[in-house]
Amino acid sequence: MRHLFFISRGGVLLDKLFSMDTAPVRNYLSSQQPEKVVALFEQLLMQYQVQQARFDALLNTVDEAVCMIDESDRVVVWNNLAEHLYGITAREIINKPIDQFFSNLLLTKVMKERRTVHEQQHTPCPDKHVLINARPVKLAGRVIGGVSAEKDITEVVQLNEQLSQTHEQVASLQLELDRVSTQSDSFSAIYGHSTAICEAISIARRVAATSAPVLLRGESGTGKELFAKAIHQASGLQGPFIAINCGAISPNLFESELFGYQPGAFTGADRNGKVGLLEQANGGTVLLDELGDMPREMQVKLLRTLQDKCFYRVGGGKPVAIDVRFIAATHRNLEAMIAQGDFREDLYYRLNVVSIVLPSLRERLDDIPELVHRGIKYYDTFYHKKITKVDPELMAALLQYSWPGNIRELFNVLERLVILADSSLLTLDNLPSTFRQAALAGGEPERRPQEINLVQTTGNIEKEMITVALAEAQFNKAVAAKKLGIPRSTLYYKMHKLGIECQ
Ligand SMILES: Nc1ncnc2c1ncn2[C@@H]1O[C@H](COP(=O)(O)OP(=O)(O)OP(=O)(O)O)[C@@H](O)[C@H]1O
Repeated sequence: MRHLFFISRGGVLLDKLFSMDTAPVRNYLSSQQPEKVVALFEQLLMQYQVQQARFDALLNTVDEAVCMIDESDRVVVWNNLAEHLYGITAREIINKPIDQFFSNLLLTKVMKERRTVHEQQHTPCPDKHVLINARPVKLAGRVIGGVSAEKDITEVVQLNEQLSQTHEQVASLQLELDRVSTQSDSFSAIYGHSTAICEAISIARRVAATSAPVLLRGESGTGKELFAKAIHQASGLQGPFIAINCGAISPNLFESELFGYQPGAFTGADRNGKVGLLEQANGGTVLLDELGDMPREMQVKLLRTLQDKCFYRVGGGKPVAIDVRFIAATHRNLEAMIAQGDFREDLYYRLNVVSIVLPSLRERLDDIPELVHRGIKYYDTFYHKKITKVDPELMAALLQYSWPGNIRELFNVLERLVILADSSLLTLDNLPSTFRQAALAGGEPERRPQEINLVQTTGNIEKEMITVALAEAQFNKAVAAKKLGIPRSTLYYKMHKLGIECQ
């Protein structure tokens, strides 16, 4: 019983000792028999050894290099991982001033400034990078040393350095690749990877190698002129590319613009005469843009030029031979114009040897993120901004809008967004408010249809598709049905129902 009491008194004593409250200890010891004092010290020694064993086990179990210094910066603890990390054994470093071994010391600083650091990146010597936790060791409010635990991140830091070097190399290679491929691939200026645009590019590539006329169809801003230029470039023709906007030339000037005129051909004409656009394009490509707007009397003259590969200047009696590749472009329904007598069927067949339908942005939503990023990159460089991010809400709004003006309209909106941006993040805030509301409602600004009659709209679309397929199939119903992916009987039924006549 007495013995147990003694142990418990001894436990209290130990607490007192560790708290440095030594007066009660001294009082207690001086009142005891010497053999009791000896027993007490044996017990203390035992407890010390237990603590030391636990401490050693802990030190060499943690996954960090642990170092402890005393108040005069001498190393008092140095675990196995520290030996391994720095290649310095405990025998070499213990009791030596730590600054004999390291040039850049955070631990002594932490101790002197009485602060703690948590997971700070630190470079104690030139070839080592660590994440360090460190704090002062205090006893009764006095700093008696410092302790640090360090995780080796040298490999991570080196890999990261290599990664950023590689990233830079990849970026410069990418730029070089873009430069080379822009030079070598005429179609590289056409952005987008949706199935619809890839199909259009694939047809354009194949037809570019021939001299066949091409008819490019698609809404305004879908890239008809861009395709025409790419086809010209890919064709390898040495002559120039000349675009003629058939809707922009006044009908009475059309002939002289296209074919040129002889000196003194008409009043007000240049005395020296004039070389027409067709002649200027000799050896190259002519784009007849907005073909549907060509005056009807010009259509017949153009047809003759296409057939005979020569023409007459206004007022001239001598045929001028030309070797020109013709590409026509239109957003209009030429078949309906033929039906109404506004466009010559024979010219239509001459120019429509291969037709390429360019998809609207609505039909290739997949391409919008790519176009947005490319557009922003272009305007960002042009206006010297530093846009790095697009708010997902903005992207969602751009995806929901119906883009009646297609890529031209998209690029206009992007240009505005970049100009007005006042941070590196492009947000909805910079969209015109009319657009924002319409986009979030999924329509066009101020152009949302008031009422949509589904049956009528579907009928109109079906009618247009069937008319186009028939014309492309040269009115062969079996071929047209195949193009449309429907049985011939369904085609007959729909033609009857929609009132489509066929020769
Ligand atoms: N796929 C595309 N990739 C990159 N830019 C494009 C693409 N399509 C169109 N653009 C750009 O959009 C703008 C309009 O293109 P383009 O003039 O070729 O269209 P269009 O169909 O001829 O229009 P319109 O019928 O109104 O004359 C141009 O700035 C063009 O560079």
